[in-house]
Amino acid sequence: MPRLPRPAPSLLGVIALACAVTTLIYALMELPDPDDTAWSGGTIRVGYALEPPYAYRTPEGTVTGEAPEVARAALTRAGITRVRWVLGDFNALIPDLLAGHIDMIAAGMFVTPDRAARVAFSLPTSSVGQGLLVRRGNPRGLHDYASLAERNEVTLAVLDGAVEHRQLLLLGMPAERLFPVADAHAGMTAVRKGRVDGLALSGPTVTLLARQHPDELEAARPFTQPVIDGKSVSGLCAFAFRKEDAPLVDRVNEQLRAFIGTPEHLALVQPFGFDGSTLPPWAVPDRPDKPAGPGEQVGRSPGL
Ligand SMILES: CC1=N[C@H](C(=O)O)[C@@H](O)CN1
Repeated sequence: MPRLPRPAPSLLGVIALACAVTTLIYALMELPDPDDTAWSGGTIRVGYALEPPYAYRTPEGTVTGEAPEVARAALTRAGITRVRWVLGDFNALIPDLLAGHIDMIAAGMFVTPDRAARVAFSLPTSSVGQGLLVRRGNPRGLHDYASLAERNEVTLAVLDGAVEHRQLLLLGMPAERLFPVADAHAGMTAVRKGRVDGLALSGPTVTLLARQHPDELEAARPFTQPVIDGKSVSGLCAFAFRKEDAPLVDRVNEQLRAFIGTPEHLALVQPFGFDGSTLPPWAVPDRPDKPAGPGEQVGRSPGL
């Protein structure tokens, strides 16, 4: 019987087969598909910690707060619309990022030299101060961090992994009088129940917690912002990425540069208590020392 000639494989068929085989190999090896990167149309995994007003979940399950909303706006403008929100403890966010469990942190994390040695920060998205949550009436008369080293009777809760812990240690407060908690809510509860005298945390969080429990709690007023080595340690909040993901950082920064400080941005963050006074210095219009380019990524928290 005469043999039929074999049909020549079409070029398209060969390409399709090669793609299918590659996808199968990646799936079998559990390697990330090179086309599924955050900045080329895949899903970006964004880590956050529960700390209103920076980040929290609504009763309906939507992740919101100043940091997720600004992140969402910047990512959407960058063409990255598929976001998976990943909840973590504040202290675990950087390890989770470095371990590849998440691709970005949106938690109001302050830029500090220590952190900047490990991760790549975006342009800062806000600038905030510190605070102290105390029981109503401020029975211990707490008005700063600096004097607490001498006050042997005073104990404070601090968020595990947050800058306030380190600041207080640098200001001489003994570790035995500082009680790390996993999240802001646990710190607030410790103050309410009288287990500690105060919760040292960033200003917006303290203000919100005090507002939510006006009968029991208040934000210490007046409050003197901490100064370490002669420098203010107010916080510049930014998004964090793996250092090797510089193209993603550039892409987000490009959008932040055009967005932060616009009326649209201010309207977006206003419900969370942020406004023109919490803009990062680089975004303040007509500031004489406003940097010309994308460079300003160094925080103002010396040695932290
Ligand atoms: C949102 C936040 N930022 C600071 C930090 O980055 O350590 C701390 O104040 C803890 N909470």
